[in-house]
Amino acid sequence: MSAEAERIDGKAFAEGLRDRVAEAAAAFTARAGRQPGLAVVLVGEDPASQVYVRNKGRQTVACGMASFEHRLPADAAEADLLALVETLNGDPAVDGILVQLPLPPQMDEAKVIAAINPDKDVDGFHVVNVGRLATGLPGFVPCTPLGCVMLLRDRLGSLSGLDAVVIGRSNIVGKPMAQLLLAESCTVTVAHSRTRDLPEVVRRADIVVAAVGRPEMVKGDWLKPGATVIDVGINRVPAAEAGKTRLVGDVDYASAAAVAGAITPVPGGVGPMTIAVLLRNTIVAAHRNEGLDFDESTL
Ligand SMILES: Nc1nc(=O)c2c([nH]1)NC[C@@H]1CN(c3ccc(C(=O)N[C@@H](CCC(=O)O)C(=O)O)cc3)C=[N+]21
Repeated sequence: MSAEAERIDGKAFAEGLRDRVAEAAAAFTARAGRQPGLAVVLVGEDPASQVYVRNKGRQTVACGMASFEHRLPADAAEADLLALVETLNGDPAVDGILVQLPLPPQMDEAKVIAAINPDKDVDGFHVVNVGRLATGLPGFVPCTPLGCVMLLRDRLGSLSGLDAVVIGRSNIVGKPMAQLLLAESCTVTVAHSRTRDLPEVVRRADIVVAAVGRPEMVKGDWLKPGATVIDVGINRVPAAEAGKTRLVGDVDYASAAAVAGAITPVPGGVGPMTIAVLLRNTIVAAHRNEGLDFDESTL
């Protein structure tokens, strides 16, 4: 039927969001007499995590905010991390705290997240923020799903009444994504590994959000023609050239782009939005923590 889907440029959208964050950071600094501050904690030496943490620090500084990086050895005790989180909770220069996940096996992630002051929890992972999202109270929303909704609203305007299928039910993406789409008045289906006839479920959707972690699982013939497809997957797979790898999403881009109306690429889609939204959440945290009024909808 129609031509190739529109490619949703998350990288360009993220750059625009970071520009607005930088403007808001400068205005905050003038009013509060200090920069907004983000603390990132990395436990261990996982190379991919190190790259993400370095990128976060670089972008934080580029936006005119203060970046505090803390590294603990892979064999650190849980008590050491909890003590660090306590220090950051009490530090007035720190507006946002991110503890990079996953944590090593000797640490209980739920316990560590529970130790973060919910008003500094810019990841939106604390149960208080999960509850706020579920009940419609102001709080912090996980960065990846919020970035997905920003891309959807930019492309579609109102999402009201649209059929949305979220594939994946993780606490970090699938569940908060479903909550956000519900708040946008979509009719939401959450599909997962036990869902019967997944292609048939996906075929009903005006909006498909794929967050399962299975490389190129969603095929073009699963899609309703014209659907908007958001690919949250970041999977490293062997490349054609021996010894090399490449990044692919959870959606088979080539076949999906022939049927969809619009689709996010991997890389360059949802990934860059995640970090930009983290900086956005930190600006919001800074204003709330200082008791300064701020129109969050301008970000
Ligand atoms: N507490 C916590 N919060 C997180 O938000 C968090 C975390 N832990 N642990 C790890 C994951 C992963 N994550 C990504 C951020 C940016 C890209 C990103 O920018 N991706 C680029 C490509 C990157 C590449 O080339 O490897 C893209 O998709 O275009 C990807 C993944 C945040 N995470």
